[in-house]
Amino acid sequence: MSHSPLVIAIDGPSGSGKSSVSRAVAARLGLAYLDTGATYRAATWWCLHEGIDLSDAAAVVAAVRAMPLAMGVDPGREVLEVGGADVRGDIRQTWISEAVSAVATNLEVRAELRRRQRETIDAERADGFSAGRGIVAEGRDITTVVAPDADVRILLTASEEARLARRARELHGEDGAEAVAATRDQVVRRDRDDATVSQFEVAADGVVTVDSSMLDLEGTIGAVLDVVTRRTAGRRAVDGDGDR
Ligand SMILES: Nc1ncnc2c1ncn2[C@@H]1O[C@H](COP(=O)(O)OP(=O)(O)O)[C@@H](O)[C@H]1O
Ligand SMILES: Nc1ccn([C@H]2C[C@H](O)[C@@H](COP(=O)(O)OP(=O)(O)O)O2)c(=O)n1
Repeated sequence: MSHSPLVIAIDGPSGSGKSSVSRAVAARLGLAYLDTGATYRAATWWCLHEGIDLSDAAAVVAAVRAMPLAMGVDPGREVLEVGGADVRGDIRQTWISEAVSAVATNLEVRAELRRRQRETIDAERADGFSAGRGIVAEGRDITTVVAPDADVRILLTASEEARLARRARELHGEDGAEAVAATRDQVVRRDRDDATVSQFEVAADGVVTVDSSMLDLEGTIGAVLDVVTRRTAGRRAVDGDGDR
């Protein structure tokens, strides 16, 4: 009996380690990698580039539907272009982080971006003549809405304190009180806004929680790989290579 390629879905709040851990897991398992947060960030960049007022919901939806997004799925080489412009750097700047929830809480925008995200996932899980590699997809609603049928579903969490300290180190190079305070809007307020449209604070049925608060990056990658091994053991046994 054969199976279609592995799909791993990972959700979690800001700073839980979704992007760095998912990218590493994809690279180690030879899978494709989809950062769905980058699609919301790119959509925000595009709307601002087009001069759209983000409070005009209908204009935002029209712009996102027309967005010429080109996104790669190689975990070793990020490709992210909108209308031919390389936006990898811009989308992680503070001006995008502060604005992105306004776009991501628009339900019609979510429908459009989910449609594109599912297309990417489906292309990587296609089997038969168009064999895909399998994929790790991460975000806020992958385990629950975008790919609830994924082979492995993980909620990656960490305490608010750990997440704030990580983001402060990333943005300001240190995690002293001032740096943490400057990061609070980007982590706590954004998660509060995002949680109004996605459920990523409590694991849904069948979703395994990995708490990274007390783990370093390598330890978290190992914990996620352990879940993948456990969850796919039955599938490999059916394939006849479970004990090899
Ligand atoms: N388990 C961990 N321990 C320490 N730092 C981590 C851990 N996971 C991620 N980081 C670091 O924290 C920052 C945020 O991680 P990131 O992967 O961007 O999180 P998310 O995608 O969930 O917002 C990055 O600088 C990353 O290297
Ligand atoms: N599947 C997703 C992924 C991200 N989002 C939203 C929520 C976030 O504020 C933005 C950016 O996501 P991203 O994963 O890049 O955010 P952080 O890594 O936490 O900074 O997009 C979403 O609503 N649904």
